[in-house]
Amino acid sequence: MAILMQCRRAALSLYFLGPSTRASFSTSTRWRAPNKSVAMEDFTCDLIRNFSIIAHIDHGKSTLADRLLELTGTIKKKEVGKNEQVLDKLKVERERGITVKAQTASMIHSFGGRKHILNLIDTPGHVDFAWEVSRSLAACQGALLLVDASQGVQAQTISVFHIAQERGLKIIPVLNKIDLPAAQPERIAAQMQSTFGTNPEDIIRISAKTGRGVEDVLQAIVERIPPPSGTTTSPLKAFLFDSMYDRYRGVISLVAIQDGILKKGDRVASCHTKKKYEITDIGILNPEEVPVTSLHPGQVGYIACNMKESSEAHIGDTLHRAGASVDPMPGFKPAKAMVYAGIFPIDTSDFPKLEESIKRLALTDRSVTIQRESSTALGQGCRLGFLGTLHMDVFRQRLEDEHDANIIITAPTVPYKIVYKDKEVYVSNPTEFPDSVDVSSKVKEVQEPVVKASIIVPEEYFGDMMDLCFSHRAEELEHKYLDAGTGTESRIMLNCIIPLSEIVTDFFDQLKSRSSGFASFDYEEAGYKPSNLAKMVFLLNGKPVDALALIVHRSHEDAIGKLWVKKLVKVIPRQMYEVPIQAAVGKKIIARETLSAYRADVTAGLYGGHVERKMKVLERQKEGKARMKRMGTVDMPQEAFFEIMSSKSK
Ligand SMILES: Nc1nc2c(ncn2[C@@H]2O[C@H](COP(=O)(O)OP(=O)(O)OP(=O)(O)O)[C@@H](O)[C@H]2O)c(=O)[nH]1
Repeated sequence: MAILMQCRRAALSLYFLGPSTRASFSTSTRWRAPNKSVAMEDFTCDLIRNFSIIAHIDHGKSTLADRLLELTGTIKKKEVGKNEQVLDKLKVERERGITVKAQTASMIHSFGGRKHILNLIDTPGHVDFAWEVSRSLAACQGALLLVDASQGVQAQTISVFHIAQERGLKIIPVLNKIDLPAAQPERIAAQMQSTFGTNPEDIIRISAKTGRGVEDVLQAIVERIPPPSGTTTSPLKAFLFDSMYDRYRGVISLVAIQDGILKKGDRVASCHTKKKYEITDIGILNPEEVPVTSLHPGQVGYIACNMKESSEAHIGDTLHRAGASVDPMPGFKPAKAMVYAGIFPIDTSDFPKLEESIKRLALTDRSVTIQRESSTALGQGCRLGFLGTLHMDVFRQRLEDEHDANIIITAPTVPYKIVYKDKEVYVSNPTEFPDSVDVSSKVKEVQEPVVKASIIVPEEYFGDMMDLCFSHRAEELEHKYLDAGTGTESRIMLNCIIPLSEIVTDFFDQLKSRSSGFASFDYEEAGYKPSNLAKMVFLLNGKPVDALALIVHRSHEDAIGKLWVKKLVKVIPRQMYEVPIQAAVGKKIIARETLSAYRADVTAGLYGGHVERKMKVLERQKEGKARMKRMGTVDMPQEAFFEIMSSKSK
């Protein structure tokens, strides 16, 4: 169901969604609260709680966040059922109902007669954004583990639970959506007990939609989550866990203060870059910006400090007082691009504008990598690296929404490792992949990235899921029952090692359709494995067309080659001469189709004339065709390319 919902809402015609209207992120969506002031020095560590909500996609994180903001009076109460999702600020997030970029909100709440400050760090739900999840958790001491009472534990519930557990966070289990007729709180509580060892008595049952039970969550946050530790007397240490770009103020960073006090006007330095800055603005997000005079140990807030470039705000960095030196706090692994695609302007003269837009958008999305690329077929463009295909699609939509870009995006590829005798090279662009001649001579081995996948699915779909995995070259399959002994409702968790390239194409769609939407899926990197891969090129009239090259597994080369020449022959317009369309791996032609010529009737005007004359004209026509052929001028309009590229990525 989760995947079904995700796919429906994301309208997963993944790569070619129509452009929608403009929206913007960064500061135009952040606004300053008029006349609010908060005395931060009153909030000592024992009155602070820093927490996150973690869950599988769609289990209700943003809805619960809204209820918490309302209950604490941080935002006005809305009508029940109207889910505005205050923290989902990007247009793409609101449209698709998914959280992409983690947002932070501080709430002030009286408990036991004392005012507490509760810092909620919202996390995204989709597997592609796991990096954002671990980044958010780095600033927390506790997490609400939210599980939908009708769907139960899903693939990502398990992965976020492990991330939180590894970080030593206090986990508060919460069962959401108990208002749904399909809710089975007892059964799901038992499932949480068997999967995570949760004591059923610790589970809070709520409906984030109606607000039922949300008070208990608030109480548990204060009572069960440990306060942060830190002292005002130790040297300043501020952990930088997020940043955004503001057109007027430059980079705005979110920090969690470990020790010491940070004030406006302070001079700080970065452990990572060693650069020095002056704090020009400081405040908390409530959820709007509320300027404060200082931030104290355990507190979370924003700072502006004349950083011009987003790259200066290194996520996981420690800021300290300029001149003093401190041991940096442990950072975390930077995000790594797993899926690459070329982005080209539909109108080639738009490239400078497109490049500028991509760069500006990347300022708010630090996990995207950018490189220039040029293609004879598509002109000048950029090759971008993304965390996954949904991330890629979200970026594309934001380019269209926020920058009015009119683009074409090529089929996604993954980074392959080419092991030469003396070096290793990563290749994500099929045109750079060595020809198979090379593969046999200079190249020792080709490796491809693999992932450890887990699929949770009702037992009745288990066979289909096994077939799906095998047809996508899965290995090391194993499975276990999640609800042992509950008969027909049993669900199975299936784990396997699968090439990343297999899941960036149609895997999600097939998973969804073959399980009637009931399967949930998650994966994590599992390194590289040697693989029998080759570059497949397509030749039009004997000439290779770079933009169409593919990297294929040798076991699939015949099927892919045949499929593609059939597709090409349908979309390429007929020429004045016959055009062979071939798929080749190295020197070997795998498949061939022939596009027949238009036969312009040059003899039509020669009524009854001499046969020899007629033959001569036909001969000349043949010569003309041969010349055209020799020059290799296949007339292929851009639209044909677009059509091919779109079907290539499906
Ligand atoms: N009936 C019912 N629906 C709920 C409840 N909580 C959330 N929903 C609905 O479930 C859907 C998903 O809720 P969200 O809050 O967007 O879920 P999310 O976990 O933030 O989703 P991502 O950010 O994409 O991971 C929305 O349609 C909500 O209205 C609940 O307690 N009861």
